[in-house]
Amino acid sequence: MKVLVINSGSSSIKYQLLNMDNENVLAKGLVERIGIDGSRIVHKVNGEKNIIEDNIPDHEKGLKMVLDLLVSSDHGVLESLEEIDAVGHRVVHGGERFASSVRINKEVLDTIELMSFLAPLHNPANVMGIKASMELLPNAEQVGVFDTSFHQTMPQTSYLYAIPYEYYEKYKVRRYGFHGTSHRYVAKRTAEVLGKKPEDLKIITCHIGNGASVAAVKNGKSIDTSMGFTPLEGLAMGTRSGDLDPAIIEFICKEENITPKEMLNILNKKSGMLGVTKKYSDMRDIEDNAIEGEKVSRMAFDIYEYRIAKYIGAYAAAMNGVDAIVFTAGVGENSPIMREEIAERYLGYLGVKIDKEVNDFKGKEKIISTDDSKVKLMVVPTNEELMIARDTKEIVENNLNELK
Ligand SMILES: Nc1ncnc2c1ncn2[C@@H]1O[C@H](COP(=O)(O)OP(=O)(O)O)[C@@H](O)[C@H]1O
Ligand SMILES: CC(=O)OP(=O)(O)O
Ligand SMILES: [Mg+2]
Repeated sequence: MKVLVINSGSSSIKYQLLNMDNENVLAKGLVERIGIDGSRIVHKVNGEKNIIEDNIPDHEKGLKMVLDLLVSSDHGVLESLEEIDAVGHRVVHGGERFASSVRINKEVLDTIELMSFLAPLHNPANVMGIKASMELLPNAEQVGVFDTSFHQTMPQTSYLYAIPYEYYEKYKVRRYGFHGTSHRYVAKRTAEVLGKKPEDLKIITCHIGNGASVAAVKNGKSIDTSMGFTPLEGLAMGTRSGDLDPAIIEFICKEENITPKEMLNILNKKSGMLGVTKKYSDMRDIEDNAIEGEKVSRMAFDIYEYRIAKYIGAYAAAMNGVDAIVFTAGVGENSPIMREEIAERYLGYLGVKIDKEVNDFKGKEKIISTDDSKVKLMVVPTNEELMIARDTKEIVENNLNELK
């Protein structure tokens, strides 16, 4: 079975075509800068990279170009698009309606569209991707895999905010949590690497990239996570503030004469690392400049790692213990310094000991703690696309509407 995985962002589409008979990746790539100058596709087949620069005004055009590439004579891997049996879509916000992956029909699509007000940066792009794919691949099955699903196991103690209960009853204001597909994959892989059953483990997964969140996974289930009602809460991120005193919003609105909507846009797009440094949102820039001694970058780096350490401490308490702490995503997989500083500065009291020599690598799956460390410290590169493809295959093969 051939499955195309689509992860539509606000200005990008990440894609992977997999042969699910052996989980081989046939082609993968990224459409970036959709709707702005310099739009292009980076398309990879057999490790060979092809860059196609073109005007890509919207997601439909982007997806159409990807499909053309998949059957093209020079970079193609398919004879015909009819070979694609199913398309798996990443959907960021599934609210309380979707506790697992689901076959997409008109009703499901309408519900995802209704959920857009909860994830304005992400859901509208996901909807665009689904619509374009339904139109361009009418014979393929469409499946939605939600960032929120894995966290639907959280108890009320974790997901209720201490605000009037009627806001939950009336408007479903609660913690949802995101990056669930990644936390689920990483926790499952951690148990496999450690040769244990997920039911016997307390794991803290740190998905730290541009968007970033930490999750507490106890006995294979998410029991708490740092993102909340929207992907704005929790860690300090590339451009997102993470936790802050809500009173700041009204204060700044009054002082700067701006609306709450404008303020939220600032908290989502102009805060975090970008806000603190005034210039960089990418941790590579911040890390390089911090190493060279630039004070503001050193401070931003410290804030990013301190917030992660605080959540690790909180979740060790939430689970009354921890067996493994795992790093993943852009920063977690590729920044040995970030991992080393978090371990050395903040995790000693838990009996965590990092092996600095072993830790000196990027992008691999490895245990990075010493043999006598009380808690395993690990790096597990995430693979959201593989999880999406597996769910898609399961739903289509077994003719299910929803995974249980
Ligand atoms: N070598 C590296 N050192 C530090 N940070 C890195 C490195 N490589 C990538 N990153 C960080 O990873 C981030 C992207 O992570 P990713 O998980 O792809 O984020 P997202 O999916 O939220 O866009 C980049 O913004 C960059 O800051
Ligand atoms: C939910 C979320 O923050 O996703 P991303 O990290 O892809 O922005
Ligand atoms: Mg991501």
